[in-house]
Amino acid sequence: MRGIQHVNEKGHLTIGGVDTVDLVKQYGSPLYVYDVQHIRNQAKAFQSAFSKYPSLTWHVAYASKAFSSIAMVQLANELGLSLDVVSGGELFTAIKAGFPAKNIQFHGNNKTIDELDYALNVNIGTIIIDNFYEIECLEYLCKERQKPVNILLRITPGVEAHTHDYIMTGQEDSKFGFSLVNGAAEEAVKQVMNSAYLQLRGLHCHIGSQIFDTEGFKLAIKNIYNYLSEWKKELDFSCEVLNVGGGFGIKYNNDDQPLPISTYIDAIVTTVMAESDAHQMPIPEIWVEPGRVIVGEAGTTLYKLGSYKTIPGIRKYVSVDGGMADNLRPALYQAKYEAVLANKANAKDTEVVTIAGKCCESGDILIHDAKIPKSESGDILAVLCTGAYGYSMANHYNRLPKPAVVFVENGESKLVIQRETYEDLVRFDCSYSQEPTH
Ligand SMILES: Cc1ncc(COP(=O)(O)O)c(C=O)c1O
Ligand SMILES: N[C@@H](CCCC[NH3+])C(=O)O
Repeated sequence: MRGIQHVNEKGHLTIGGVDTVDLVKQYGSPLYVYDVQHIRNQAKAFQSAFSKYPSLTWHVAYASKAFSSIAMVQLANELGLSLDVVSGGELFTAIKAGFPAKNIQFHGNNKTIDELDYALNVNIGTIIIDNFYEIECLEYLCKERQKPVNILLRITPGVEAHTHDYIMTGQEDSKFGFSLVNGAAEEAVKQVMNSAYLQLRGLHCHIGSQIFDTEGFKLAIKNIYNYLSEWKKELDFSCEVLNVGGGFGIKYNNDDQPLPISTYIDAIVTTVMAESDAHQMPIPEIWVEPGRVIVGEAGTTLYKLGSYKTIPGIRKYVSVDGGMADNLRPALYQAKYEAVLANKANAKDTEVVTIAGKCCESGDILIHDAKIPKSESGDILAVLCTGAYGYSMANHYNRLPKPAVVFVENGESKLVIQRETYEDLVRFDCSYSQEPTH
């Protein structure tokens, strides 16, 4: 769970110098709150880790799938990050936010022709090609325009990161990328090296998410170099850019032991340098694309407690005014979170309760066996570390409107995404009945 919690003289949890109880009064609940200083610190941690290697060219792209909004993309730009997008919608958000297209990388295992077309129209910096169909589509679109585009090839390095099955991506049996082992990656390199339009700058891999050690990164890099060395001899291919993806872990709770950002970067850089040296190749640019570690611990969700149900000898359920619609991760990955009673933040944790969401689904449990102080309806619960894949995976199940998002910093709050209304929920519905609706 994120470091020290700040509590004011009223015994209220504060974030970025702002009283969380006041935030709920002002913006309602549930409410996502981002501590902007924390985001700044994380971006700086990457930049200072890389700056230890002055001869190296590197880029840190914020993986906007973790939390995409106009304000967040603008903040990423202000912090000197590039941007990773995985859909036309994330790209549109970035362009709307004024993010420089040349610093955007476009990912995805099934980019549509329309999405590729859009990316070329805005002069995107790099397209990370995932499969042979995409090579064909992109070649066709570039030829039509008589315009080249920078590309990386996403390869699966055959490494299994020790994480949840649904969020590991670098293993052989994956929907993403070209396999090194079965020869698909080599075939892709040959195809794009023959293209007049697809300018192959290098390779990309991403071994998974919420990773707590450096072994997977090192192994992936070593595997890649074995192939790079062959391709240098056989194909005269030289890799200018090696993008090793994201996946750096964060501390959702005390079971999680992430490494300092500099430890991951040192391991990545020294392995790339050693492998380049061993295979007598120039050191490529190193790109990383963290999402979770940039915004995860910066985010907190504030809820109001509502109903209670005690089953004697079994458990006490306490329900909040949100749930799996604003945080899908516990239901999807059995993800574990911790919580603080925000309006009684100095009180002792004397109760063990199960924090339930309000969706019509027995699996809508945000936290099993949460330790919190004695609470009552109307209290405010802060669920910590919800900044990554919270709002971005929020949904309208049971027609719950999506919560608002605020940024806080230096004692000030700023609304960055408005709360949805019931009207918003039916905005795109069309009437079936002949009678006018109300
Ligand atoms: C290709 C790619 N890059 C970057 C990320 C960001 O990962 P994380 O949020 O774990 O840093 C992901 C998500 O796992 C991804 O699939
Ligand atoms: N959405 C996932 C991670 C997948 C990241 C994208 N490949 C999570 O919440 O942990």
